[in-house]
Amino acid sequence: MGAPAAFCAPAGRGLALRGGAAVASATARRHARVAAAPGARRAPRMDAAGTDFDDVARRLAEELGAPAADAGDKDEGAGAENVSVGPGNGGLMRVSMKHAASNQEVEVYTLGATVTTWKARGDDVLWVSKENKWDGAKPIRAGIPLCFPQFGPGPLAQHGFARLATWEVVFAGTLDDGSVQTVMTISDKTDNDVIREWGHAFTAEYAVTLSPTGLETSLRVVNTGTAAFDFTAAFHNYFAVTNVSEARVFGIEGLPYADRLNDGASGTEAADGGAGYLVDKAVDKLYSGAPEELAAFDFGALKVIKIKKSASLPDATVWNPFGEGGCDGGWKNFLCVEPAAAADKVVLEAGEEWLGAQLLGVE
Ligand SMILES: O=P(O)(O)OC[C@H]1O[C@@H](O)[C@H](O)[C@@H](O)[C@@H]1O
Repeated sequence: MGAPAAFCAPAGRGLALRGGAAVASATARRHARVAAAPGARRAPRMDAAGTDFDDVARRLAEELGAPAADAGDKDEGAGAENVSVGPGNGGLMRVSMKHAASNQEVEVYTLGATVTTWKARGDDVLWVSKENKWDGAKPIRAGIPLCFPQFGPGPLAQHGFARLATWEVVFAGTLDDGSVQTVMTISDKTDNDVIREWGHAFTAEYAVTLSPTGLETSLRVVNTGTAAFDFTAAFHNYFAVTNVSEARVFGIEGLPYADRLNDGASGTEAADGGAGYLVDKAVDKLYSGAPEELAAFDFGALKVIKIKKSASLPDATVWNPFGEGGCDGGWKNFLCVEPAAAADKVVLEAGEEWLGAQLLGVE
């Protein structure tokens, strides 16, 4: 899989929340789908369960007939029963989507465009902190906080403004292939102090899509100004695990890393003999050149969470504080594996765009 160059998501039907159906369709088309990207390169020894979720799911969908939305009716609003927009926790605005054929559900808050819940086969794959106040004052610690235009500490607020800003929903509905999708956007026009502080002209679009192959999140950044800017970014996945001390990460052995718990000291991850990296102490490492596919294994639930990422996200962080100090009382029940473009800054010249995407699957 290279950078997802082909914008192959079909036009959709659903709630066009700004600018009518034309906006909705055009927006949906612009987002690449990792699942559909041609020429995917297989990473060796990544597949902890010995099967390829993506291929199996796609093949079955083809054989059994894609669980598409009602094919005949193309009116705007058809398929909207899969999607609702309204107040969630604390009255914060939320998009809720269902992909009934594959028994998946997802919720995305406009605060930070944060995916907070992804239910697959009845279980929530993502972790939600019980300490969230849902008052809009702080980023939501749950699911998939979006880190942009700064991953980690730096001149801006920790992890940038994306998770602090309120995003505008520009599409929420069912695509012609039966996938359900919401697209949210922010730009330099968005009312947010940290965005003003950054000072660059940009738009960012974030697409969240449920399909038979799983949950896809896709961030598209466009430099709409006349001068170059740079950024770092990450999908800060909080995966729910039965007990983090029995969880393992696959795909990172032998990779170079910067150890954030040790002033960014560089090292190389030890070989794990195929058993995966055991999270038995605090870890906060940024791995460079991470493979296209990673996995987290929850031994307590015998569950494999698979992550497929675009080449434009060459890095990955593994994080768990392994203790309550400075973090969250729920630390035992999450493991963060975060596709990132962070070891080197992404430089966008005037008029250029960048797209980073991940596809999550579970078995
Ligand atoms: O507490 P925050 O700002 O949400 O960040 C949580 C963690 O996020 C991780 O991505 C970082 O690698 C950690 O260093 C950081 O502590």
